[in-house]
Order: sequence, then C-alpha cells, then structure tokens
Amino acid sequence: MLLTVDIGNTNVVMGLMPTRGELASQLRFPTDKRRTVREFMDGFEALVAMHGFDFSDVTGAVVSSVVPELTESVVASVRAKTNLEPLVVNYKMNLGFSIDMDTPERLGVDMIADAAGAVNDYDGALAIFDMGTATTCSVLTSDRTYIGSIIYPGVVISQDALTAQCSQLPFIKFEKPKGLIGKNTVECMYSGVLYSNAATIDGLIDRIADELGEPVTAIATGGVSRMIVPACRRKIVHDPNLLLKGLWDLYKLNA
Ligand SMILES: Nc1ncnc2c1ncn2[C@@H]1O[C@H](COP(=O)(O)OP(=O)(O)O)[C@@H](O)[C@H]1O
Ligand SMILES: CC(C)(COP(=O)(O)O)[C@@H](O)C(=O)NCCC(=O)O
Ligand SMILES: [K+]
Repeated sequence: MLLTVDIGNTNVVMGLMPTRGELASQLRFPTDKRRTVREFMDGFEALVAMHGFDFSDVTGAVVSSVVPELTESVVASVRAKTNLEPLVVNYKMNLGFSIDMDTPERLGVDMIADAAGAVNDYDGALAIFDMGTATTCSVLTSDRTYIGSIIYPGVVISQDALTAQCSQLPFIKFEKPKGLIGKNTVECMYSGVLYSNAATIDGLIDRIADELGEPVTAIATGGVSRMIVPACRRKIVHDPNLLLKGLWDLYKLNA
C-alpha cells in the first residue's frame, strides 16, 4: 500500500492508497507553513490507525508539494514513521510525457502529477483543469508533450478577494444560484462564482482547441471542480482522483 501526501496551498492531504487513485484512509490538514515534523508524524499515526492499518502495510511513499516550506518536514516525518525514503515528485523523473516549457523546474508538481495520471487514461490532446487554490489548465499535445499551462485565481480566493475589496458585498459560502441573473446581492454573487468560472473553462477549451488546431479532451479535477463542471457547456470529464492516479503512476515509473 502506498502512502501519499499532496501538499497544496490550502490543504495537505495524506492518504493510504491500496489501488490506483483510491484512498482507503485520508486526513486533510489546513496548509500552515509553521507545521512541525511532530505534527505530521502524529498525522500519519492517525491516518494509519483510522482504518485499522499498521505501518508495516505501507510499502512505498510518494510526496507532491507546491509549498516548498513544508516539503522537508513532510519527508522527514515519512522517514521517521515508515523507514521509507519517499519519492518526491519532480520534473526530472520518468513522467510518461515530455515537458516543453522555458523553466520546467518551476512547473507545479501538482500539474505534473495530474498530467502523469491523464496520459495513462486519455488519448489525444488534453486540457487538464485543476481547481484548487489557483485554477490551472495544463495543455498536452497528442504526442504526449506538456506544452504549457494557464494559471488564474481559484474559485474561492477570487471570491474572497471580491468580498474583501467591496464594502457592500458580504462574505458568502457558495451555494448553487437559482438562476443566471440574480435578483439580490447574494444570488448575484452565487451566479458570479458559478457562471464566471464555468464560462471561463468553456472559453479556454475553445481557444486551446483553436490554437492547437485539433479537438482537445477536457478533464477537470481539484477540490472545487465538482461544483463548477455541471455548469459548463463543453464536454468535460470530471476526474476527482486524477492527481492521486498520477502519484500512483509516477511511483510505479520511478520507485
Ligand atoms: N469539496 C469541496 N467543496 C467546496 N469547497 C472545497 C472543496 N474542496 C476544497 N474546497 C475549497 O477549495 C479551495 C481549494 O482547496 P483544495 O482543492 O484543497 O486546494 P489546494 O490543492 O490548492 O490545497 C479551498 O478554499 C477549499 O476550502
Ligand atoms: C499554480 C499553483 C500555485 C497551483 O497550486 P494549488 O492551487 O494546487 O495549491 C502551483 O502549481 C504552483 O505553485 N506552480 C508553480 C508555477 C508554475 O506552475 O509555473
Ligand atoms: K490547482
């Protein structure tokens, strides 16, 4: 069974993965750069105990991090608890695709993991939307080359910025709007969250397909994708476990 850790800008997700992409046990911490090795060790303890597993069930470990400040603490805690050297995802390992970017060393490893999972599951050119703290779109051509990405503010942080900057706009916790055209402030904001993000994705898919000169398979993943994808007009495959599948595939290719 694989121990996985995905360190994102909002959440750190620890998991135990017995089969590709499925977590038998998971623990989610808010990302806080002050977290200590001891806290992560306690987290692994809880993760393993939660479903009656034991550390001896863990045969490998893989870490993906877009928060460098936390990577070393997580790696040290994995070592301490499992005696295993975790595979830390990076652009130089065997990926199953090539990267054609100016600075591949800067490419977010969450996007690398998404792409690694996607090239095994989908044919043709790909546009992979990962909706977390930021929304990212990774573009791969049909010859399995990662040619670039698009990065813009994520659904939740863009909403929070709107509320923070506008005196008369209340803080909202997203709910599905009654319709496109709102009749009161909160309904107008619900509509804005949903349809601005959905329309952006639709528009980007069209533009990417135009630029590549071929149709693309669009895939969406990440914490908030579930609420946005249903409002999109383009065909989009919702694949919530894509990054986890990528971690499994990267481990198989590199361990
Ligand atoms: N299932 C969900 N439903 C609603 N909001 C979510 C869900 N999962 C995550 N979020 C919110 O989406 C934002 C991004 O979270 P997450 O997907 O964990 O991002 P990251 O991988 O960047 O840490 C956070 O504000 C989080 O609270
Ligand atoms: C774009 C990101 C901030 C997304 O992070 P997330 O929303 O998953 O926390 C992350 O992938 C990152 O820091 N990337 C480095 C810049 C780049 O990919 O070019
Ligand atoms: K993201």
